[in-house]
Amino acid sequence: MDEDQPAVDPVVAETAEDIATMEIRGAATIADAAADALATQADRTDAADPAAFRDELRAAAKVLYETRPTAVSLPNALRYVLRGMAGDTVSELRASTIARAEEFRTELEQAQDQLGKVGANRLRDGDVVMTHCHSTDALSCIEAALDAGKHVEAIVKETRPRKQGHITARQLREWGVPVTLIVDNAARRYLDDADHVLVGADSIAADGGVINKIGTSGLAVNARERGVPVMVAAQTIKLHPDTMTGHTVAIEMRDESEVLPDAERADVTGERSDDEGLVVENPAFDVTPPRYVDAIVTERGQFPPESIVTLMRDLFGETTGEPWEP
Ligand SMILES: O=P(O)(O)OC[C@H]1O[C@H](OP(=O)(O)O)[C@H](O)[C@@H]1O
Repeated sequence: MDEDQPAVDPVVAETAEDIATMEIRGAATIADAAADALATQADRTDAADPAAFRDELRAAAKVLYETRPTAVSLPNALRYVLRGMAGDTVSELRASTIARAEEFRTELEQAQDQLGKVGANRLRDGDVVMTHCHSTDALSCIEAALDAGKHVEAIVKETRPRKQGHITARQLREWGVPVTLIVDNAARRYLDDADHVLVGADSIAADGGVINKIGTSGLAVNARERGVPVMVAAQTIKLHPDTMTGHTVAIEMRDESEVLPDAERADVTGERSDDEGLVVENPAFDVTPPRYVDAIVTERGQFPPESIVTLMRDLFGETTGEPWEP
């Protein structure tokens, strides 16, 4: 952070650290935590005047923004809250910012419930769903199908390197859904048993491309080859406004130790522990082209990927700047 930036509340710094280390993860959960952190900053501020308050909130937004680059729900959340800052006094600004953050968090929850109902309509009684990673939006679709009395089974991909498939499997088992847990490499074999591929998204581009956990694109290509429809569950907060003006979505590269932990390094390097010829890469996300996606399910209904841009224009207008720009 710039040296002339105001200090941020320790809770904001802690939230940022938890997002960066993935203690807090998942695009919607990150957005929720970021909005809550801004509310805390507003609540605890000792800013002397409105200008100082605004500077503090913008500084807090920057600290949160700089944690992970791919999930657009984070800047979209920050922008939403900061645009609600209104008032001529610090106490008015505080109240409006806290209220705006609460509104955001309520709407986020409602959008996920609504999206779940839309997605559940695509699932028939007895369907088998293959999942990748852990997505609360995707799980909302399954939960709504269960609530509607449908029997659903799941094939859950482990999702290396962090194995978030385990979180999905645990949640599904808590709901009583029969789960078959598989390694990622087994996905194509098990697609023959699946009626749907159901994944979430970290960002959706204006051309309908879906940015989601690494491995999603390969899964989608295999699903197309096998004739299994691919459904992406993504609240509109996952729509990436900058892609309307030609920007691409940054793909986060995470630490190589997630792929090759230090304790296992010698298995690969042998005696040469400083082998510079060994490169380990760990991209967290990939882009699934729209032609491999059958439907993007949002709280505003389902869309073929090619038409998502019309929804983006409705929601965002033509363009947007950084979250802290007016
Ligand atoms: O918002 P929800 O649907 O919960 O999650 C959306 C996506 O966020 C996750 O990213 P990460 O695990 O934070 O890297 C996964 O890629 C998941 O599909």
